[in-house]
Amino acid sequence: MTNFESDPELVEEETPSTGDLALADRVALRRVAGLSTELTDVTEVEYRQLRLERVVLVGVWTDGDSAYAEASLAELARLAETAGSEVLDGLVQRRPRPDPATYIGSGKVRELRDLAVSQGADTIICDGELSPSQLRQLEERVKLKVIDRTALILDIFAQHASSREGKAQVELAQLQYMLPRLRGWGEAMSRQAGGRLAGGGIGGRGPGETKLETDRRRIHKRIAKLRREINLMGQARQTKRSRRLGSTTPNVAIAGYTNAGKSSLLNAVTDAGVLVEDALFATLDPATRRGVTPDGRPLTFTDTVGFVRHLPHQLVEAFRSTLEEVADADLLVHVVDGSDAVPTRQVSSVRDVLREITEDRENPMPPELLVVNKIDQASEVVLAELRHLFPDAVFVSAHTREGIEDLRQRISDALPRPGDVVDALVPYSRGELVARVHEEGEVLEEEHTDTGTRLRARVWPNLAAALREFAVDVPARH
Ligand SMILES: Nc1nc2c(ncn2[C@@H]2O[C@H](COP(=O)(O)OP(=O)(O)OP(=O)(O)O)[C@@H](O)[C@H]2O)c(=O)[nH]1
Ligand SMILES: [Mg+2]
Repeated sequence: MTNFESDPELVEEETPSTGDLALADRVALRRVAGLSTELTDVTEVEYRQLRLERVVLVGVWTDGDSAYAEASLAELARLAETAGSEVLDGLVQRRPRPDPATYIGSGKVRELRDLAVSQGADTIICDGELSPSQLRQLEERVKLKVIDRTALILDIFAQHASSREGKAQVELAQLQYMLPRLRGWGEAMSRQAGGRLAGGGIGGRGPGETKLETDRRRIHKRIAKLRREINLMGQARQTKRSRRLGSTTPNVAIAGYTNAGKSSLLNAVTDAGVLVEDALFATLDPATRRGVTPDGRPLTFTDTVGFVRHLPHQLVEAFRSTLEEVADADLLVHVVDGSDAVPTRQVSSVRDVLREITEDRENPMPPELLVVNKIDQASEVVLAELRHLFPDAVFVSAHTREGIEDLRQRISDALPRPGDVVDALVPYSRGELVARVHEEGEVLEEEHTDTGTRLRARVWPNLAAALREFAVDVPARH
């Protein structure tokens, strides 16, 4: 095992002023999380008890070099801190694969327990998704609360979700995760099977089991209700989206690994005041902002939920409708943190999730523009490697604004452009058409005459059709 220290310097940096309010809300929310829900009497529920305080991390390192293993644990530490816990220590064990019974090798369990006790930890967090029985067995042997990476990420999402849809999506994911992990459920099942084999059966059923069955039924009902609600909210969003698609204003989705600087870039390219925070999963609700290209064409940007390695599949499923916004965009700006220890791993995790979301869709993914951010903080060696691997990427810093104008130009170049050039004399009574040309098209010449606005503009076909009756016959220009 190698020892690993979490660096408290990583946690607190300067807090930008944007979004302070949302941040304050979130802190308040964090304090009361887990106190009030419709399921308060489901006491065995894992996530209700996730009030992490002092934690020790443990990971199994199966492949790659030790830098990968340490980076992975460093990320787990940041996730744990994001969830509000204090990281005391971390251990990685090298093994071909996790132990089927106790995740880390059974011989190491004692070592883990000694370390946790000596540090005064109350919780162990494992860097992977453990089976319900692995969790239980490890917990029984270290005699401390054990949770896995999936539960941790679910907890963070639960703390951060603020929209009604986001909250419902997270709760659905949590309930799905929790269902097979209701405490005692495993034993109850085996007791039942064993009892039947022994010809007993009835005596094997305790009152606790009845309670579990009730809880399970209630959870199933709640899951069904949430699914219905999410479905309805998704339809409402779909309507909004098709209205947006109908407007022909191109949409750019900003996606990428959590904390890569997606919201900062959105602010840098549009001057929008979106919450930026040195915390994982600061953004959980997609926000759409208007912007303009350097040549004055309007466009919209959608900021999205950050991705993370091994994003729990329950979450991918629950957030599918939100993530699909990415797939409907005209351009996908994929932001990667150039100052990360292994940026290429961020890129492949994000692409994996995107593939998972879009694999059963008819429409292909929009073109991807890879943006390496935080170049002010990245090492020259890593940047050189990234330039070599991704020759088409744009290198920027949202902080120093280096490369931002270039990025705006590259986005502009990658977007679909209105095609037809029209020359029209629009009477002043039809001002709304002139407004639409400004909004959706590209004005080449504009002149206010006695009879109306003379416009030469590049517009989309539907607007060209609307302008046809005012078209001015001019000799074709070359
Ligand atoms: N040094 C440096 N830091 C940056 C840069 N861009 C963003 N950051 C910092 O990185 C952190 C995360 O930025 P956000 O914009 O919130 O990142 P995000 O990708 O939206 O994160 P989530 O919404 O949490 O997934 C903040 O502390 C930013 O100040 C940059 O160009 N250079
Ligand atoms: Mg963000």
